[in-house]
Amino acid sequence: MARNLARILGGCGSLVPFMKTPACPPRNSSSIPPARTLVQMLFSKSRDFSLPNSSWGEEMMRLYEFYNGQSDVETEGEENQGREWKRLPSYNRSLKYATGGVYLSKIIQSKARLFTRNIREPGAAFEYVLFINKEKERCVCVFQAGHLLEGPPGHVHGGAIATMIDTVTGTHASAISAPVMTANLNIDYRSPIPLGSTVLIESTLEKTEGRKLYISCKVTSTDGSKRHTDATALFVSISVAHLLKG
Ligand SMILES: CCCCCCCCCCCCCCCC(=O)SCCNC(=O)CCNC(=O)[C@H](O)C(C)(C)COP(=O)(O)OP(=O)(O)OC[C@H]1O[C@@H](n2cnc3c(N)ncnc32)[C@H](O)[C@@H]1OP(=O)(O)O
Repeated sequence: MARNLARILGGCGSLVPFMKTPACPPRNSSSIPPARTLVQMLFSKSRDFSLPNSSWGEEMMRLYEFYNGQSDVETEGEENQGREWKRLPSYNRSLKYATGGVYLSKIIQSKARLFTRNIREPGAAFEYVLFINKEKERCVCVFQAGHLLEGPPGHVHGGAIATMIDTVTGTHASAISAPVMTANLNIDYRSPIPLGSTVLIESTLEKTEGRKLYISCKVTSTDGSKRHTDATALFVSISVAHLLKG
């Protein structure tokens, strides 16, 4: 497949107009990478930010392994292994989601990055992994809050908590009915979250009504003994044209 694509690109095939270049630029044009470079760009692996890194603490790792152990592993030809959960991969550019993780956004070299995945230092801000259950009624997120998320001294900023709630409920809604946008988000902050701690963020689909998805969410300590936050969110399914309107 890669060889075929190289041949197509080498011959100014279907992807070239997409790059806003003239229909068939000269071979030495500097505005377009050589075919081999393009093939490398297209088939190189995108970073999946939901996989463990060296900043993940013991509790984050323990919970990741717990849910991952109950999750289907995506292998070619064997999608459903009957386990309860599925880990949702996480990239730093929206277009990677739109293409299933491959690789449109490498061609459109946009500077836009997903808000929660744009800090380079591992562990400094949002470290998280999301799992969704088979029926797509529930999501669970294991979230480790880094030192750049401080609000009140030693505790996580309320805006950072809201960001994570929007991310979890929004990813949940997207998995059911992409694309969606948040129309309404209500949050009750019940007890502060210590900076550096790992918490669970769980979302539940309450109901759908036409284009509307109602999702509830709670943030708790990992043993469930402390309720940090409660939230409800409304997502509305949109057309891609809605995003282009601005
Ligand atoms: C496989 C896995 C994939 C994973 C993939 C992951 C992707 C990577 C993950 C990142 C996850 C981040 C998730 C962030 C998500 C954002 O942060 S989105 C950004 C913040 N939100 C916005 O900017 C939205 C701004 N608002 C709007 O654009 C528009 O108002 C909306 C929300 C799209 C609705 O507009 P509309 O499409 O014209 O719809 P409209 O007719 O006004 O309303 C539709 C219905 O919703 C109701 N409604 C609308 N707004 C409201 C409201 N505020 N309150 C109550 N009802 C409302 C209306 O009354 C109406 O009800 P019905 O009459 O149908 O009963």
